[in-house]
Amino acid sequence: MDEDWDDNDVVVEAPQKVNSYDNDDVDEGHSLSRGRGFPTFIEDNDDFNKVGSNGFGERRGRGGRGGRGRGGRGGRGGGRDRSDYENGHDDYENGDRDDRPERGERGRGRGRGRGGRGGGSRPNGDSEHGEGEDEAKKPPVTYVPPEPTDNEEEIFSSTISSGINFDKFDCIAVKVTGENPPRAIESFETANLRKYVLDNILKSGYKKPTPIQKHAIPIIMAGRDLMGCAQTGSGKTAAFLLPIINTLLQDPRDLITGPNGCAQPQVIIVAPTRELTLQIFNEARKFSHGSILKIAVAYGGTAVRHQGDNISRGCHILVATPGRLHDFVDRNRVSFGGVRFVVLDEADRMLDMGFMPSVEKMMEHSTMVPITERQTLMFSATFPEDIQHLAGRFLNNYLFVAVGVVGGASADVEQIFHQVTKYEKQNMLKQLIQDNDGKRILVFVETKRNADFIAAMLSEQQLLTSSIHGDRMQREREEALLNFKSGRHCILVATAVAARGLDIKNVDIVVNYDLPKSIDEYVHRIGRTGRVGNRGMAVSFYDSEKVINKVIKLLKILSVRRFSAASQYKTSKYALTYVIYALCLTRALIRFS
Ligand SMILES: Nc1ncnc2c1ncn2[C@@H]1O[C@H](COP(=O)(O)OP(=O)(O)OP(=O)(O)O)[C@@H](O)[C@H]1O
Repeated sequence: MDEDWDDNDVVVEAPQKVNSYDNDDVDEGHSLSRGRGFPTFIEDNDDFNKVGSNGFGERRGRGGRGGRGRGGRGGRGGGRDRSDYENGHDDYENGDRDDRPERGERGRGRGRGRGGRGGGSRPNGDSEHGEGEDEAKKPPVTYVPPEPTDNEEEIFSSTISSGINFDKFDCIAVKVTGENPPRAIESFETANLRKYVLDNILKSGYKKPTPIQKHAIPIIMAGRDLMGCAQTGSGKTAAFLLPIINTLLQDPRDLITGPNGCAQPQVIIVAPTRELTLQIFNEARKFSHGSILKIAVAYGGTAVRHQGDNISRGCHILVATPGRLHDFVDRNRVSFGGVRFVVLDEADRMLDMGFMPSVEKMMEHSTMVPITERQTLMFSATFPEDIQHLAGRFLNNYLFVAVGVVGGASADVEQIFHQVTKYEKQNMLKQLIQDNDGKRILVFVETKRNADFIAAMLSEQQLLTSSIHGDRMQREREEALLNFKSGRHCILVATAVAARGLDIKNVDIVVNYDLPKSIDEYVHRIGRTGRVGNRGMAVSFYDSEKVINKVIKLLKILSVRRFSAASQYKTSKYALTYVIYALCLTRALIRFS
């Protein structure tokens, strides 16, 4: 065991009742979580990093205005944070969103203010119906994604190999709150998993469960509801997929397709972005490989009919973005009458203002089975306390599992901050890329326009670069991700659309070219590197003249969080690094305050 880490045993707290939110125990369980009053950056509406328009920028600009038309009245939601609602006057200043129409559709949206009209029926703006009322007014989306592979080697190749710090996961304190939690498992072999599942775990190269898996697997297999929090890249997806798939195989129920091809999936998994939805779909296929289980996927930006036909043939597990899911539900292609499990991945995002109406619509749908007759599972690396409270109404006598500090950044990511003026940023980025030649670098920017601009700028420097954001067509988004994943392009410039959940091998460096608007997004962004015990690096640029307030808040949060997290390790190596960063920031603050 590396000496940097504490060898404290996993701590499982005595069960405590969490039925009432007045119960102090609930708060205690999340004592270092965001709900403690850590500020966020949502009130800021900086227009820093606006870039001069070029051919790229102007083209995206038209799409952006369409977005403004939709979001301006705040009726549709879909924003990442409150600023999207309060300051919805310009799509570019409001970061990125997902699960929504593509370029041509947004252009139309501008004139007629789709947001107001939509009245919340599709809160996240996914209106790729392919049929129905809007169809006459917009070009149909015809993109049919490539068929998922049946090649076993490819299916199991998605796993990131665990890194040198994998065993140190066991040293992180785990807190379990709620009534009668089952005992954590020690190994996959002793978890009473069926042979199919166990074989697929082994084929995936998993040798032992991560802490969230040790706790979540028996909890879900015991039929309990769960809210699970664990750091980025610590195996939360398998933590819910494995026990769900095991239950479906252990206690099979007939696959139901109703009249007119209305499917009744037994598991509904929703996630906030299309690419994450696709990733979870592939993970579900992986863990159920060779079994009779049918897995289907539904996400925006793709031809509706193709997905609809697949779903109509019946599926045990449906992985979907909320907008497209509701399209199918509204058209009676999907009903919730056979649901045994509902999973919200990136649950805090799914329960924020943007997605909450969709989640409510699903949970309260007339066909949805009652809360006591289904299992509801929520997972995320971040879970602000106010959102935890909101989540409670969808959960039944649930257990809360927190691995480490709720909302804490992965300890395997070295965090570096550079103070730069906006005029220096481009050169700084080019220099960083030059200095790290051949490394895979994920660059986050705040706006879609900037994503295009930076990608174009880097491409002009002969650096192979892709970009991914909400104004790109789905085909382009998937190609960009594939190019980055395969290593064909070493650099991916992305907006928030790629901040959460994406599990990409060998991301060496995450660059925050623009600081994110919230600390939670920062945690998710930097979590694209340093996964499953591998080390990673995050470099953040900040312009103290423009973002001084953000830096103050970030400093407070980082220092509190870091010192808390660092207390889990034996030596102060990491803590020291953070202190240095904190001091750098403090110096900057003193200079500019
Ligand atoms: N027990 C395990 N042993 C080895 N590798 C694992 C294990 N569990 C999961 N992994 C791998 O770890 C990687 C990260 O897993 P996953 O994407 O589920 O993380 P996560 O906790 O959901 O992260 P995020 O919060 O960023 O969504 C994946 O490549 C997955 O295959």
